[in-house]
Parts: sequence; structure tokens; C-alpha cells
Amino acid sequence: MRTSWADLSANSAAENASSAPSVNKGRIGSTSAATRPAYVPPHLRNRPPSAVPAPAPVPAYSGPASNTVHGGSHWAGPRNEYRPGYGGGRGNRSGGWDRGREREVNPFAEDDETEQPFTEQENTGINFDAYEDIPVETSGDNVPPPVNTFAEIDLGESLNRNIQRCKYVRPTPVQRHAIPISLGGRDLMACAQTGSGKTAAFCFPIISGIMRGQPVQRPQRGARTAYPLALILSPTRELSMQIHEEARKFSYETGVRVVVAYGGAPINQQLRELERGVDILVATPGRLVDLLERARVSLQMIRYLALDEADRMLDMGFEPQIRKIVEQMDMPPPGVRQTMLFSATFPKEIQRLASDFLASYIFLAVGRVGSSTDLIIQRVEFVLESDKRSHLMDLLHAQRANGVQGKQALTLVFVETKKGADSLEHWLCLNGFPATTIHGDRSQQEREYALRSFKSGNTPILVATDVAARGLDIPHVAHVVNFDLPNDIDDYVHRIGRTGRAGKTGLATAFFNENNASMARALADLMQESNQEVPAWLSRFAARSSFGGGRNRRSGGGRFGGRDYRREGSMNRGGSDYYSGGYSSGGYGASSGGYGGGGYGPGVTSAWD
Ligand SMILES: Nc1ncnc2c1ncn2[C@@H]1O[C@H](COP(=O)(O)OP(=O)(O)OP(=O)(O)O)[C@@H](O)[C@H]1O
Repeated sequence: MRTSWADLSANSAAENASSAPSVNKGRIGSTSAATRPAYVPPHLRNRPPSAVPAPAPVPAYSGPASNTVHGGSHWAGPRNEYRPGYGGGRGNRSGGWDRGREREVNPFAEDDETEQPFTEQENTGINFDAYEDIPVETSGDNVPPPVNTFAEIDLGESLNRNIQRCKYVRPTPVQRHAIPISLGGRDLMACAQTGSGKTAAFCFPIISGIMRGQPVQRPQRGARTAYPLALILSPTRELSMQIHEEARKFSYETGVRVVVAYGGAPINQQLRELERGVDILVATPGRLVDLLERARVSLQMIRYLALDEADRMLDMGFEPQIRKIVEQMDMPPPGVRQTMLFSATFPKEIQRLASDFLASYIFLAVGRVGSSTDLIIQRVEFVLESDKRSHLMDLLHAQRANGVQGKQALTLVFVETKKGADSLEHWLCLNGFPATTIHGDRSQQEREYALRSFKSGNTPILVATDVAARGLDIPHVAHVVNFDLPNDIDDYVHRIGRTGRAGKTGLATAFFNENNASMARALADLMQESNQEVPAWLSRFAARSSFGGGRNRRSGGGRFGGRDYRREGSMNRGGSDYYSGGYSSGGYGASSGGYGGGGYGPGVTSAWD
């Protein structure tokens, strides 16, 4: 049985380890070989005994003596050659699987058990042709060339097996470019459209790097302090949970252990998971700060830092927490750790802030920065506030009529406030449309239940605030309705990106009225950029509108935003060229109810965290 292999291989590899010469000299926190617990390299921890190579003499390791990544490569060591049985390293309980005590649950089996209301397989039908003509921009020194296939990248056998299990046949464009850059040890700021596979683009190099990297001896500071090697931060609990689930699949049987920590859930369970060992910690900032302050997590061994939705993580709401985590605790500085920032949108002001966290980084834009994918058909309809509900009802009736076997297609409806979400949900249910809701006033349990119920099709309508706008990968969302438009065009891009994912098509409808006049220009420009039909009335609004409201970055016309800010010479801060008025009304983190009340002050709960 697969799970027992872990124990056997752990024992056998541990025995091998004790007889092998150590190549683990001079690393951070290393101790003498005599006192070191036996090390089992991650890639061997879950192997069947037959797969464990004989304890061959270990060749002198020619790679770097530490994990520094100053423009160098992690790959100076022999490629394709794992080094079983070398001594020292990660024996204590804060890293890797707690061997002998725990069995790795097969995350793919969990998938099979989940109710599958839709017959279509998720990833087999990816339409790569949709990505053929996508423009790619890279800047920075010595950019590693892209690859065309996973086979060209040396990710390691067990990770490759998991890629197959995920049914990923080819890398998506962002993966083609980003993975070689990260494997080359380079810092990266990557911008690619929603649903284009960014999660795997940062997870694969991290998992592969940990599998192959120098073994680590965690400090003995406190038996209960966990020392992750990689930290992945994301802005919402649900997104962190999703990244955790994905990363567990990618790291299955690699021996790399992934743990998640997020707010709103009991901390004790998370503490227990951390105590069992952690290589990759996926977390929301608030809960992580809590764990750091309790000294239950130390960032001192971090080799890889990834910020998903990086622009959101560095906007006014989150920036102080992120600075605290990254700059004021014990995390190694840029250049020592490797840092990867990913998002579908990257305002230049945020790029400038983000550069504090990076060393000699490469900027990658796949598609235009902040653009939506052409796969999403965008419609904007002029609807007065008082008519919104009946208009939504018409859309839902039409959709039901076109539904497969009388089933309502999954529809995600975005509203501005938490109260608005509850009241719309109630009204929909009264009118025969099973709906549920997700927002910052709901308990975490309720939020998770709502999401599950939506995914399974039990309640095919989900009314949400912006808490569901970013990152969530819910298969089969056919329609996103912006019942209330956001104040920020980037939020619009992320919201509509919940459909039309992984090469599939989707539909997004926005209700627009005078209250949204400040968005007209940005919306019209975005639609034009994505080859959508812009209604004449919207163009008229756009021509009339001034740029006081949201972050209306499209004022210059033509190609927008698809740029590394370093190329622009000086920043045009506060000017009208880009995001004019961006930090004023409705700008970053200042949105009203949509963000669940902000929640950044003490005692205030945040929907984002
Ligand atoms: N190489 C691949 N082949 C097929 N499917 C893939 C591949 N890479 C990723 N996917 C699938 O594509 C979907 C979208 O991926 P992911 O959630 O990582 O997108 P994203 O770019 O992070 O989106 P967002 O900007 O909304 O966060 C997921 O269901 C994922 O499993």
C-alpha cells in the first residue's frame, strides 16, 4: 500500500543516510554530523523501497554551499541526479513529513471522492490555441529562455508524475516562461491573465527546489517552532486553502510537506499541523503574524517567498503586514531568499513598492498587464439601480432555459456590500433560484460551506463581495454578473476572471448606470483591448467622464499598462498618465463594503484574511 512506503523508505533511506558521507557543510544552522539526525531527502521520503537507490558513494557536490541565489543558479549541482542518503539535514520535526507517525493522504483520491456534478474533465480540454498569439514581454538581465514542454524542464520524477495526474499536458504560456526563470534562481515579478496557471508557475519551482536543494538542519530553538523553507502568501482564506490543495497535489509523494494557516479557523489544529513538520507554508498575512508573534513559526530558513495576488498584497490595506512579515521578522533578505510575485494586474505604483522585496529581478508580462482574457465575452448593460433585481431575474431565467438538462449554470454575482449580498441572496431564494453567499460577515465555516455548495451545483448562484474576486478557481462558472460594478478596473478584471479559465470561454455581464460614470473610460478601454464590443452609450459616457473616481489607468489610450515600470524612466506619480487619482476615492484598499470592511485595524475582522 502506497502509504506504508513512506515509512519503509524513510527507515531504509535513514539507514543509508547514516552511512553516507556528509555534503552538508557550511550551511545555515548546520550542526556536527555526529549530532545530526539522519536525513532523508524529500524525494525519497514517500518512495517504495524498491525505488530507493542503493547507497552509492556520494559524489562531491559541486553546487553552491548555501542557498544564496545572487543571480546564480540552484542547478550547479548535477542535474537528473538526486543524492540519496547524504547525511545531516532535516531531521527535526519542524520540516518535512513526520515520518513513521503519519501517512500522506492521496490528494488525488480526495478529488475522486468529491461530488462531480459536471461530466466534463477539468483540464483535458484546455484550449492552448487560445494562447498562441499572446504577447510576452520580459525585461531584466540574462533572462532564461522559455520552454515548450514540461519534459524540457528538469522538475524531478515525482513532480512530473503529479503533473501527469493533474492532466497537465503542456505548460501554459506563463508557465513556459516563469518556470525556467525561477528554476534559474532568479527573482520574478510576473503578470499573466486570470486563469492562466500562475499557481503551478510558482509552485513547481518551489517544490522542485526543495526536493533538490541542499538539505537543511532546522535550528533547535524551540521544539514547537516550525521552520518552513518556503512561504506562499495570499490575501484570502479561501485562496490560501485552494493554493494549499493544489500544492499538496503537486508535492504528493515528493516528501515535501505543505501546511496552510489562515484566519477564522481554530488555530490549534493549524499549530498541530505545523508541529508535524512543514516545508511549504501557505498563509494569509494576519494568521501568519499571529503565529510569528507566538514564536510558533520562524522565517529564518525561508528560501522561497511567493506572493500570489501580489498587487493586492502590497496595496495600502496589506502592505504594513507584508512589510512586517518580510522585512521586520527573521526572513533572509532579498538575494538570499528567492522571491516571486504573481498577479493578473500590476499597477506601476505597486511595482515600485514591490521592487523593495526583490533582487535583480526579471519582469514577465504574458498578455498585457491588467488585461482580461479574450476568452471572456464581456457585456455591459445600462440598468438603473431600481431595475437591477428584475434584470438579474431575466438573465437567470434565460440562462435556466438554455441550461443543460434543466440545470442552472454556475453564476457568480458580485455586489458591493455584505448587507446587499445577504438581501439579494434572500430575494433570489424567495424567487426560486437557489443561491448562497460569501462575504466577510459570515463565519469561516459558513464561507466554506457556501463555496462547496456552489461548486457542487447545489446552489448554482453565489452572491459575493470582493472576497471572492481574486484567485478562486471554480470550474464551470459560466457567468459572472457585476450586479454592482467595483470602483477599480483591476477589481473588475479579477472578478470577471472567475470565468473563462484555463482556455475555456465564459460570459461576464456588468450592470452600469450613472453611479459608475467614473469607471466608464477604464471599462471601455479594457473591453476594446480585449476585442469586445463597446456599446455606443458607454463610449459616450467614457468621452464625458473625468478621471476622479476609480483607478482609471487607461487615460493615455492605446496600449495600457503592459510594462515593467523600470522601463518607463521616471514614475509619473499622481499624474494623469496612469491611475490618476488612484489613491484617492475608491482606490487601493479603500473600497467600502466590498472588502468586508477593510479589517486592517486592531479588532476589526477582515474578509481578506
Ligand atoms: N499546464 C496546464 N494544463 C492544463 N490546465 C492547467 C495547466 N496549468 C494550470 N491549469 C489549470 O488552469 C486553471 C487555472 O489555474 P490557476 O488557478 O493557477 O490560474 P491563475 O493564473 O492563478 O488565475 P487567477 O489570476 O485567477 O488567480 C486551474 O484549474 C489549473 O488546474
